Amino acid sequence: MEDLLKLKGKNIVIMGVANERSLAWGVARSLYKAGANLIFTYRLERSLGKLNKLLNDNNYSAEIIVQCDVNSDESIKDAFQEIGEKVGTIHGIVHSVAFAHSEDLKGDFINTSRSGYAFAQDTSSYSLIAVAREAKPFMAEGGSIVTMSYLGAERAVPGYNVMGVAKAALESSVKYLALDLGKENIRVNAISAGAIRTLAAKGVGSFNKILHKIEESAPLKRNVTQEEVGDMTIAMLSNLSRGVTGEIIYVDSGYNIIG
Ligand SMILES: CCCCCCc1ccc(Oc2ccc(Oc3cccc(O)n3)cc2)c(O)c1
Repeated sequence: MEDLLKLKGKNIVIMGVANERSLAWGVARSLYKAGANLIFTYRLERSLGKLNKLLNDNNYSAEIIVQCDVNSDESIKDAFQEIGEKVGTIHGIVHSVAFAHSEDLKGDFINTSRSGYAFAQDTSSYSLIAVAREAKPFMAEGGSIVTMSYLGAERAVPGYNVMGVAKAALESSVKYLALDLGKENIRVNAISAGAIRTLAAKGVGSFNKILHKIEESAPLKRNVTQEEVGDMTIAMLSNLSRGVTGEIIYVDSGYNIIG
């Protein structure tokens, strides 16, 4: 049987599994089915606990699990040094990390604080640049970096507010990183996922209204699933997407195409 994905035995770093509903966990499940070696980073101890339970319940093994606080350059450097020492070469990275203060995710965008704006940018956007920089030395065989975005990066979605501006910066950074890293044969792309009920989604006002609107108006007349996002993410990590870089791939039932 032709191995189109060529992910067997590849070392993929997955950042951002908080629990079973995380997009990053959907990616991990798809990667496991493709025979990749899983490497995880986490921030909070409770995420490590949830991750270990998920791995045990599914009888998955990870090559290594390291702590990484993306608001700290030193933590990112230490994490990728440790990963590099353990596996030698990194073939892919899934950056599924973002955060904004809850008061900045509801109400009027004009009331966004300077510190809240900077925090959302640092965590959700700058972190991709720092991760790419610290991982690059270990990606000597080339590879693929995929981050997670949302339509609110380019449309004004009520309630998404400061995260939308952070995702706009993230999507532009994807293109500038693709330009920098293409000569190293490292590709950088984003998956723009439709609304999915994750722990993070609970922090965004008007989330429930959006879910219902998609079911009614998206071309596929349904919401997308964590598994569908996971599958397209591994396609973007795989040999199948070797000709694609600097791109935003929508996995959203086609919602973004309608006027
Ligand atoms: C009004 C928009 C409805 C669709 C939102 C879809 C979505 C859901 C979750 C997303 O990821 C996050 C990640 C962190 C985040 O910040 C949070 C999350 C929970 C609590 C909190 O204080 N901040 C907000 C959204 C995301 O980027 C996009």
